[in-house]
Amino acid sequence: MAEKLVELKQLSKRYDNKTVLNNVSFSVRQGTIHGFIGPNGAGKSTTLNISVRLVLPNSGEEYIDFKSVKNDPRFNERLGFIPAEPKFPSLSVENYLLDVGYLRDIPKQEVLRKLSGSPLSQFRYQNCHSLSTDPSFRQDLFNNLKNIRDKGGTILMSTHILSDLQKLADDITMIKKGRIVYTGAKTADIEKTYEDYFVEKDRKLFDL
Ligand SMILES: Nc1ncnc2c1ncn2[C@@H]1O[C@H](COP(=O)(O)OP(=O)(O)OP(=O)(O)O)[C@@H](O)[C@H]1O
Repeated sequence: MAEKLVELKQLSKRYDNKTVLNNVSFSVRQGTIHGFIGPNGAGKSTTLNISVRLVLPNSGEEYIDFKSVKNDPRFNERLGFIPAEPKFPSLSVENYLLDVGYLRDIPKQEVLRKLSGSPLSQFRYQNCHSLSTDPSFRQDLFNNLKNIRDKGGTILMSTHILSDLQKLADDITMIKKGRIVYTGAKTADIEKTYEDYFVEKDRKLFDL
């Protein structure tokens, strides 16, 4: 069993009087794809934003490699973060990567060299918004995630789509109304676990 690389411990977040995360705890093992799933408004983005410190929690801690990120200002040098909605939708993929490279002091030629050798190069002139909805990009993205995992990288992936996680994930965490309801291996009966928490079984279709 791989070591836990990222550990989120008892994260809570409130906006005004509304608690949106309630003691959220789970860990992500090194060299795995970890799926994070739950319905709209469950708290996935808030958790991921806290994990990269774009949002600060009211309480709780994050550890990377057993080190608290609060005490490690350089913790994000080993992280990449892809938000669900592109932050600069009208930029081309190439220009977006050049801008991000600039912020990280990566020379332009180095960015272009890496881009031309990557499967992303076929999308380089598309804008980020069209890319996020392109089905062939989606398949390429999934293949890339698997490659990254197979080379020892670690991925925490938030989604609403269980079938994507059934194909990709090693472990799964489920969140409902700001609380973790399941965290652990992607077992053979994971669909049933998901349905138990998220599908309203007694809703009557014709009960008008
Ligand atoms: N800045 C904010 N101010 C007030 N409420 C917020 C803020 N950000 C998020 N929320 C609320 O926190 C709750 C969790 O939102 P969050 O975006 O984390 O859920 P989510 O699971 O990512 O949803 P989705 O799948 O729709 O993106 C929601 O009720 C949302 O309205």
